Amino acid sequence: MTKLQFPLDFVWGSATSSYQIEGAYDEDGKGESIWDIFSHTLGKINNNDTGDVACDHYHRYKEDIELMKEIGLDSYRFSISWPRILPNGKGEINQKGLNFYKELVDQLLEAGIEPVITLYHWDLPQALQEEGGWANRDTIKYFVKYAEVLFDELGAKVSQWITHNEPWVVSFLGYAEGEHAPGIKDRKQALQVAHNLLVSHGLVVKKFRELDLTGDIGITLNLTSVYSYSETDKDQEAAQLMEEYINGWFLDPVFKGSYPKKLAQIYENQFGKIDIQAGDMDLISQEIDFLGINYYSRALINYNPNSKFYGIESIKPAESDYTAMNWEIYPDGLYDLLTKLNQEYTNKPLYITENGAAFDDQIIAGQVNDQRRINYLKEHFKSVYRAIQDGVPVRGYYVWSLMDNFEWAYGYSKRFGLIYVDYNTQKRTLKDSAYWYQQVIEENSIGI
Ligand SMILES: N#[N+]C[C@@H]1[C@@H](O)[C@H](O)[C@@H](O)[C@@H]2O[C@H]12
Repeated sequence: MTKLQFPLDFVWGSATSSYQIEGAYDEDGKGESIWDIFSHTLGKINNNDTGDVACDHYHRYKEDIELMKEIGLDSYRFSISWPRILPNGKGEINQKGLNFYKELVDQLLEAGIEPVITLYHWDLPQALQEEGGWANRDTIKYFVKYAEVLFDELGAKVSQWITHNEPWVVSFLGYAEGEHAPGIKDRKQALQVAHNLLVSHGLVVKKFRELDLTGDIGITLNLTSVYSYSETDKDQEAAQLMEEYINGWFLDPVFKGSYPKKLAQIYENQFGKIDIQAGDMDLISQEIDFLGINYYSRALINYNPNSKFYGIESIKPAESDYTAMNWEIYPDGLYDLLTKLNQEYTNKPLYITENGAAFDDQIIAGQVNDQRRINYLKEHFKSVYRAIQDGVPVRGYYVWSLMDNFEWAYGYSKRFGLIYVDYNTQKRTLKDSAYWYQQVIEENSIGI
């Protein structure tokens, strides 16, 4: 068996987010988030599931850290619930909420696991949504203040910070498609939200620098490798527009200081100008220390004049393999994405801040044989290895997810975890993939 040896300092981790695992949605002074409201609205979530209890991580974090140690994680990426820190999004700090995260960080460090904090993973305080949420530019200053509270409290112990997780999803599923909280269907408002999220990213990076903190700060974007279904001009134009929509809309402002021209013109013709203030683009594109990449699949695009979105249609090849999310399994897309990012956008370190798959895991006699997840991860690790060999500065990889959890609109119907969670008993069981990952981490290599 050939072993693909990763760099000695390569970071093997796993990721979660606050609303998806913590539960304790109304405990110890936590305020409501937009996801508490959305999940409590009948019909929004599969089976009307909510994050009220989730994986009860708020009470079981010590047990969960022991499981991270058993797997051998170098690092753990998690997000902080803004309304647990500032119940109204601004104003008085909830000390019990802050204490939870201080203890979590201390316990992780004691376990030899590097904490990576995502400041915003979608759970906006409902009180701010009632003032317009991210569509209201005032939310930006409240986000900066929230970040400053955490920098002050944890900045000396946490060396890697992520401002936003997937602002594309926040903007376009939350404010255009209405599939995510706050469930708004207004594409012009979504464009303003996208811009305000980017400005908030820039101002938090600026605050981080002003505080002269020793760590690194970056942003995590959901990125997809986009391919044209054919060589025809129409298909290639449709693919290029998809590239601007799914990747460029956030990559270009952050690394080039401007929005992708073709799509920006389409939007302006359709919706008029959004509120972009003097200095915004410079703020957004100030230097960051790394880029976080959430990669799950590719997009194979052809032109369809009947498509509801600017002639863009996604093709799903019948011969491909798919996950339980009906996402095509396409590991080469990760290699293509990493090389494209390094060639066209940045020489900064890259982290795979999320990659993983949902499969219909079954627990039988206390074991979960999730060979398909092992195969999925191995193939994507190979793509990362190839990119590193080609000189792309990929520094780490976080499997999504540490444990099965609340999968947003899908509720608990999709299992992405390395750890199986029985939601009736909260019993955790390491899946075969967790034991396989344990060996990968121990050997810092994959066998092929
Ligand atoms: N869906 N799906 C799985 C996973 C989701 O659970 C994460 O919260 C997001 O950051 C990203 O969408 C990816």
